[in-house]
Amino acid sequence: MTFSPDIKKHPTCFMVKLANVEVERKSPIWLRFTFPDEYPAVSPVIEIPMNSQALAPAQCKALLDHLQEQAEDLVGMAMVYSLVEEAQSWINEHTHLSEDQPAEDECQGGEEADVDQEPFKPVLDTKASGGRWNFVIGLVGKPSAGKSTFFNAAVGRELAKTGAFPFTTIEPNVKQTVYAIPCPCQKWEKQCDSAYGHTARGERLMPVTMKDVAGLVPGAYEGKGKGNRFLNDLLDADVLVHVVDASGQTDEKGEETDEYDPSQDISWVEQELQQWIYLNVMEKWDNIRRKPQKLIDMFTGYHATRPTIIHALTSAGIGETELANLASWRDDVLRRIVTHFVKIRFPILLALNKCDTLTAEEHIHRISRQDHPHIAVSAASERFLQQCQEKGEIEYHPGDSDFIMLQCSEATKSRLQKIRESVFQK
Ligand SMILES: Nc1nc2c(ncn2[C@@H]2O[C@H](COP(=O)(O)OP(=O)(O)OP(=O)(O)O)[C@@H](O)[C@H]2O)c(=O)[nH]1
Ligand SMILES: [Mg+2]
Repeated sequence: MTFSPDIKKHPTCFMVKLANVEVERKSPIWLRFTFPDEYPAVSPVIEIPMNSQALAPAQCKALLDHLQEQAEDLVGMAMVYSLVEEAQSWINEHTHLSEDQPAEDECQGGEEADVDQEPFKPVLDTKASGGRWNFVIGLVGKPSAGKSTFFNAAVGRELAKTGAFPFTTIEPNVKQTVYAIPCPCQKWEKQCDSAYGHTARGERLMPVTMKDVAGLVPGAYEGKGKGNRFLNDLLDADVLVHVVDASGQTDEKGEETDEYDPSQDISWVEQELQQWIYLNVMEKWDNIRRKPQKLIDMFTGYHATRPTIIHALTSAGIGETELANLASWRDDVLRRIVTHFVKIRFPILLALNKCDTLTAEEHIHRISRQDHPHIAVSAASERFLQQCQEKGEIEYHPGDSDFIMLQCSEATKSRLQKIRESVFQK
């Protein structure tokens, strides 16, 4: 779910259209969320504007009471996604008959004014997000691993500040870009009309949102480094790319060093993600103990669908009976669930960065024998090639396995030659 950058109103407020409701309605059902400054430490104000043709007054009230109760349980977390899911489930459970829907002029009350003055822009159509119109890739990793350089290479612009010192990035960098997939029209004589265009090779371009956040250090969950609060910025990521400094020349805090084994980063970054979620769940444990189903609600806060959560529970050996006995669980059960949940909800691709350095080869070789999806990259080299291409110094398209030198200075030629040898010919 994306919070529109257009939201400049204070307090922030936006509307969500509920599309995944089973009974066809005379008009869509909308929820309006208003966020006090203290959100998510307090729940948002939830309203159902324009409800006259969608739900009967008693249903509106019951749904709002239900959502308010859920919101109170989710205080402390980004909760809109969970509340939208909850609303959809509630409507599907409680409003089966089309006769439930009121006549057109029923249930207007104080809401009519809202319709007329409606100043808010809907920023989330749940049908659109269910239909996957845009994927989100989150970049994680320790400071100085090259996340922002990777981000700039992925978006093809110098948008994020980069630097050879830890915590260059504090506020997240977010930008939509495109990625290439095979297009059926590659076999046709005429190119198809793709919304985002095609690459020079005729592949179809698809939109994707990239997010670059602050560096993570071991113990971030205890507040070390910049803590792990910024992980909330990655809640809507479909996939995480863990940018690893494969040169072995920065330690776990991103400080320069001679010999560091980057494979250590792979395990502790995963543990930090698990610890982040585990502690969030533990904060709500008293509530969850009273009503075990709330454990599922908690996980929906991480933009996980119910089938994903059930999959994680089942993988951890938890069925309905075990869930009902949650009050008697030992701590390791929850940890096991969180481990499975993180693996399923946040698939991680390792980008073994700085493959252009002399020291990277050995580390990349070792990591590639482990069982992690990975790819060796040099974000800085890729960005340099893009810049040379923009200046007409080379002919190069991202994804090519080489480039053609055109007009360029001796210094540029020498750097390009190094890239050719240290990245393409390795
Ligand atoms: N040799 C080499 N250096 C790189 C590469 N990618 C990034 N760097 C350098 O690594 C340093 C850190 O890069 P950043 O992109 O700022 O790292 P970051 O992970 O965003 O760091 P924080 O914002 O501090 O978390 C910079 O000096 C980059 O030039 C690469 O592919 N090869
Ligand atoms: Mg950065």
